[in-house]
Amino acid sequence: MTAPAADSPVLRLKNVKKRYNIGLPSEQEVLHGIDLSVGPGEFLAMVGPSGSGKSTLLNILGLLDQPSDGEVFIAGRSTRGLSDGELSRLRGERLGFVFQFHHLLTAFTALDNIQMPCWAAMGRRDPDIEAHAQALLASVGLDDYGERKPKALSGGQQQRVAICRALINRPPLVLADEPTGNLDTESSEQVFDLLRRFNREFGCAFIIVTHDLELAEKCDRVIELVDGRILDDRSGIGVPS
Ligand SMILES: Nc1ncnc2c1ncn2[C@@H]1O[C@H](COP(=O)(O)OP(=O)(O)OP(=O)(O)O)[C@@H](O)[C@H]1O
Repeated sequence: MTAPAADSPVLRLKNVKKRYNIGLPSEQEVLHGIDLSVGPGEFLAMVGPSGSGKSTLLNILGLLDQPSDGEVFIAGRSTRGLSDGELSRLRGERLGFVFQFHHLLTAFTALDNIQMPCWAAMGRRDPDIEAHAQALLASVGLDDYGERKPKALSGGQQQRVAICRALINRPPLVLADEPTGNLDTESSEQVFDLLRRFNREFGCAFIIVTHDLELAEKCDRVIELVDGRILDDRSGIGVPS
């Protein structure tokens, strides 16, 4: 795999279109030529009404789905034509994921869940990784919770563990799909502050899909998707002065 250029955007989309075949005589196009570039360390919110194409776009950004047309570049490298194995390796190396429903594995402890992306990459447990996972847990205020299984944690605590899991490999880009959508106001603010803190401490870029406009405005950049097109791309109030 070629090394990324230092000044490349972490992600670039060139004229990305997505069509679904839903049994109609013609396919339905739901993304109509999206151009987007996200630089290192950007903290970006994606908003838009239900059905505007946010999840479809996020799946393409996360290399979980392919565009019907156009191209996705990760760290300056085109992903077109990559095999499933190459896509999976690129995802593991360069992307972190946080979902609305944390998707922690219920049979494993919090500490094990955090280390899982590393086990997948290395094929084994590693004491250094365990120490790193423990340090991450401590940094989110959960140092005594490592041996608990997800069911013995609150929703906000589970989401904090899921964020540690997304960050364990220090990916240059984290994709967060409604990370606060399932939480009460206080836990929601804690989780958002955590994403912002990791953005500043580790310098990883974030794309946060959210329906919460107040939260979106606290990001540095807000992208508004309407009917499969970027209608607006503006600075939020969180933009550093
Ligand atoms: N697998 C699929 N097959 C066919 N159509 C789909 C599929 N997934 C999404 N769509 C359609 O694509 C459009 C965009 O859907 P998408 O889920 O991306 O929107 P969204 O902005 O994420 O919505 P929400 O905020 O409600 O999650 C919708 O019209 C939806 O019906």
